[in-house]
Amino acid sequence: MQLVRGLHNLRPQHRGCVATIGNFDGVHRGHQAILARLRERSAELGVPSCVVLFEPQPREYFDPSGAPARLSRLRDKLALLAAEGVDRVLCLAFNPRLRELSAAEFVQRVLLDGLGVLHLEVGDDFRFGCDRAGDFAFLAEAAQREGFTVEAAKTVEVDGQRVSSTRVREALASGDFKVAEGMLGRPFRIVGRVLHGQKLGRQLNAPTANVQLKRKRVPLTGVYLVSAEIDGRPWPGVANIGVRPSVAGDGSAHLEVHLLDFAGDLYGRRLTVAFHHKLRDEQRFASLEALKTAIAADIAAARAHWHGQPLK
Ligand SMILES: Cc1cc2nc3c(=O)[nH]c(=O)nc-3n(C[C@H](O)[C@H](O)[C@H](O)COP(=O)(O)O)c2cc1C
Ligand SMILES: Nc1ncnc2c1ncn2[C@@H]1O[C@H](COP(=O)(O)OP(=O)(O)OP(=O)(O)O)[C@@H](O)[C@H]1O
Repeated sequence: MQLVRGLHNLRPQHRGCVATIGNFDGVHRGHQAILARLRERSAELGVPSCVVLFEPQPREYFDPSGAPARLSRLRDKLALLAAEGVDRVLCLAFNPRLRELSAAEFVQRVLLDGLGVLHLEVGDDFRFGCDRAGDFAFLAEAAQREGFTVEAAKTVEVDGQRVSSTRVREALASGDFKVAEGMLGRPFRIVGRVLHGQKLGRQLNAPTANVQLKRKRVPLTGVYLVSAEIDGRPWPGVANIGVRPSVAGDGSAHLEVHLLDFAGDLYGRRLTVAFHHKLRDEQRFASLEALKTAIAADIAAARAHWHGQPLK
């Protein structure tokens, strides 16, 4: 999959494609349905498929401190889109210039001049352009005038509710992993590099892999049953994600993973951690001794849970 950053990096050979536009945070089953349809149209027309996305996501631009936590950072999103068979991603910086583009200018500059789009696939609620003035009816009219096709994908629902990144976040925040997994079509995962921590884990009888989060906010906090991919196989464990109120910290979020009966060295490796079940909220303990007792109980719960369970 090819990544093109910014309209100015588009070349004449990039013109002629089928495309879709959106945030695609989490690449959930609604997104997957759009991408499947895009693959079909790409094969029918014999042109590459292209996903147009924005970085930062528009809500992060308008409200940096109030925007919801990301399900996927750009790097994760690109990996998920590549796995869905996307040929190209056009990543546009969401900045004052882009936000001021009218719907008509967006169609002209991005879709027609930039991408030479032959077919556009969007969700039925998709809106774009300055003040979100462009909608499906607007696109349908432009398509007829300019000679491309546009199609609204059918809404994907799980348990009678439309799948959305917002609902996935809500399910994760409330520890409802069955719903989150149903909407994502896979377990929720966080990928990050294992860094050196404060080395307190050993004193707590729970050595942990300290996974770098590289984000200010996380969509879930607490203690979870997890599995981590080690040499392509899932390894059971228990993890804390949060600000670790019992140990002096800088207030930023950490992901600490204790893998059951694991003795290898993980420093420097990229670890993929899948979340399966919430055990409890993160707590502030009065002493390291109390924290140690709680972690021992978490590990016992993880052992009891994983005993004989198939891992994902
Ligand atoms: C299963 C588990 C549960 C944890 N629960 C909490 C908690 O409730 N509150 C807290 O402040 N820290 C909690 N921690 C985080 C520990 O404080 C952290 O792992 C420890 O400080 C080791 O950090 P280090 O690897 O940087 O040395 C938990 C860690 C694990 C592995
Ligand atoms: N459940 C769904 N069924 C069909 N299309 C969807 C679904 N969810 C999103 N889409 C479409 O996928 C494209 C990208 O969606 P986008 O990521 O911007 O929205 P979203 O997942 O609904 O996120 P949010 O919850 O933040 O609004 C848009 O065209 C959108 O309409």
